[in-house]
Amino acid sequence: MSNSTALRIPYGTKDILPGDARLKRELEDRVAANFLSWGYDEAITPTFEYADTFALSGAGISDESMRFMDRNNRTLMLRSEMTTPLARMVATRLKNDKGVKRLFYIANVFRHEQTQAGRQCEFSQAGIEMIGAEAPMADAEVLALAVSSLKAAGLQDFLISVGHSAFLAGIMEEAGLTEKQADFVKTMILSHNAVGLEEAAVRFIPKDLKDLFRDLLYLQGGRDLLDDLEGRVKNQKSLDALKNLKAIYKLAEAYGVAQYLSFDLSLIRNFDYYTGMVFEAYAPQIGFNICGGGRYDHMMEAFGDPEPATGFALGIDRIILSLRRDGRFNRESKWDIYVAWAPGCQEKAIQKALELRNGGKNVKVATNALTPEEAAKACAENRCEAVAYVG
Ligand SMILES: N[C@@H](Cc1c[nH]c[nH+]1)C(=O)O
Repeated sequence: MSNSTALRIPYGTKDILPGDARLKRELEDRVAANFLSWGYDEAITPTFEYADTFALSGAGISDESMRFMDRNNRTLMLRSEMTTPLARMVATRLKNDKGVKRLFYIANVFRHEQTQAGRQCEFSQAGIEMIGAEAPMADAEVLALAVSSLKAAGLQDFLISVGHSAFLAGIMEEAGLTEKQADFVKTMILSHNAVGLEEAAVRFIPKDLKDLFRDLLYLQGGRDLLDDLEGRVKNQKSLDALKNLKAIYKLAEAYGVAQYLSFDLSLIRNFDYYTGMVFEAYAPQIGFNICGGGRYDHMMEAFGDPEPATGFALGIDRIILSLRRDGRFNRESKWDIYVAWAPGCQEKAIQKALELRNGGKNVKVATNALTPEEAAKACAENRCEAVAYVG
């Protein structure tokens, strides 16, 4: 019995108990209503796809991927994120829709992770993808929608770091780095390893770029940072990236969300598919990002239907954890009315409950006859506000 798994749940999964599940649904409903009000339409894709689909999109197959075989020995994969399935769906099923596609999803995704609070192997994402638009107007909309969705989810206190994949790519090219050297630099950035970056600067970065690479962990700041950096790079790719960010920022100001934004030009997201602006949102209660996204202009092409695209996903479980740590996610479920009945009155009780529900009340009905005293006790046990006694 002791090593039986029958009463356990798999590593990295969790039960969401009554009460919490209700709050989670309310939160997701608010986020979904907000997506709808910005013109986004819901799409639902399979929980698993062929692993090839994730290899092709740039999301990647790695040790984190949860894979298994179908009966024909083809490798399937539990979706590790939702951008890939949506891009696959648009490229294959919405090919003839030449307009800008605005889609949203609320879905569970799966990754093998070292678990801790805020990091599980199965978690819920609410996100949007905008496919078919490349202008700064699209990226600004995505940023503004991220802000308004975080607010709709109930968060007030959060910040968004904005970077640009092409800025980093440009300076790596300008420095003439091999793929291996570029990977080394990226790993050092991701692990916040200043010593490693110093080593790179000494070993293989050209003289005029050494200081910029040494500073890679500290390229954070407000709008001024973009002007400063313009003076520090020469390659067109990075300059264009900075120009792009300035244009996006200007529109973010028009949206009234600029106060949530700061720049971090060394921001690297954990997917290879990003090509332009990238961003992550942080809340003070939790050490992981609660939202992430960016532009991915090559994924649709990989699926045979070239189109620019941008989007983001909110980490619902992390948002809930932030709210909980703030003491704002701890309500017990309650119902309005407990219908109790005296012996022989069950039909009348059923009638009463139906009427009350038609009138908009949440109602529980007793399953056996009760005295009025027993009814008061049962009402409390059932977390109902009031008794309707049918006698
Ligand atoms: N799929 C990304 C978020 C994203 C949506 N669109 C672009 N990026 C993630 O899981 O973090």
